[in-house]
Amino acid sequence: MSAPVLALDNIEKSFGALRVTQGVSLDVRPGEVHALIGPNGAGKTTLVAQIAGALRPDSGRIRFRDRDVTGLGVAARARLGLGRVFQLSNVVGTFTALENVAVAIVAAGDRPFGPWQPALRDPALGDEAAAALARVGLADRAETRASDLSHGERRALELAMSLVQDPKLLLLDEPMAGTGRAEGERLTELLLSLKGRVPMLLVEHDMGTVFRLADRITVLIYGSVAVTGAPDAVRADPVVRKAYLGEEEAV
Ligand SMILES: Nc1ncnc2c1ncn2[C@@H]1O[C@H](COP(=O)(O)OP(=O)(O)OP(=O)(O)O)[C@@H](O)[C@H]1O
Repeated sequence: MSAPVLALDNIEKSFGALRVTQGVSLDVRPGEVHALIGPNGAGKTTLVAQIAGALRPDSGRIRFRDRDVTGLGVAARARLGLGRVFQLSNVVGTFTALENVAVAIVAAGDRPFGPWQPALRDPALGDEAAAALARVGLADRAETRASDLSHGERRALELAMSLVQDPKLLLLDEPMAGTGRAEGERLTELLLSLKGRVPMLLVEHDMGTVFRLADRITVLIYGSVAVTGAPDAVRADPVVRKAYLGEEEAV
């Protein structure tokens, strides 16, 4: 089997006496959607912050694309291809959807960096940005200001902005948060369409989405990994049912 894209080895993090991450090991394989779930306060946000590089673990190692990135910060990990989407938005409300994607392309660095406005008039850049919008279903919203997009459209825009940077792993922070039923369905379909193209670590409370998208699921309880496995195995796991899924009537 090929090497994992991301591997956490025995990560520990405490806030004072509170052990929020306890010996967490998990990996994300090439092409896989790996979901991270757990009850409120289980330590998902803290773990994602450590994966993104915003928080340093007290001990343990994090490898990303065969490099030890434990000591690297957010920007260095982003440059290596770690794309975090949805919780930290780079969308500029007064720019159109197309301009936002164009800025993301320029920021990704393969073009000479200069003043935005002339750069944004480069037709090749416009074509590339339009193609990226089309891939997420926003072709007809290219000239709409980001602030006028619906919540779900904005999420799709954020995805387009991340995808143009050619991420090697997408860290998806609660994509369904705040979306209505129809929007959530469209967003799930969009993520399904990306499955296999880019590996994803999906942190999500919506169990319907998790079970539709995930190849494997890791369940975090009180900061420890309770189980990692295929969705059916996780669904059937008695510890998980008792500690977590029992709370979710839909499952
Ligand atoms: N900076 C901090 N200082 C002290 N305690 C913290 C800090 N950040 C998080 N915690 C505590 O760590 C525990 C885990 O929090 P975390 O937000 O990581 O959980 P979570 O699984 O993301 O929860 P939710 O699903 O509600 O977002 C909680 O008890 C929280 O109060």
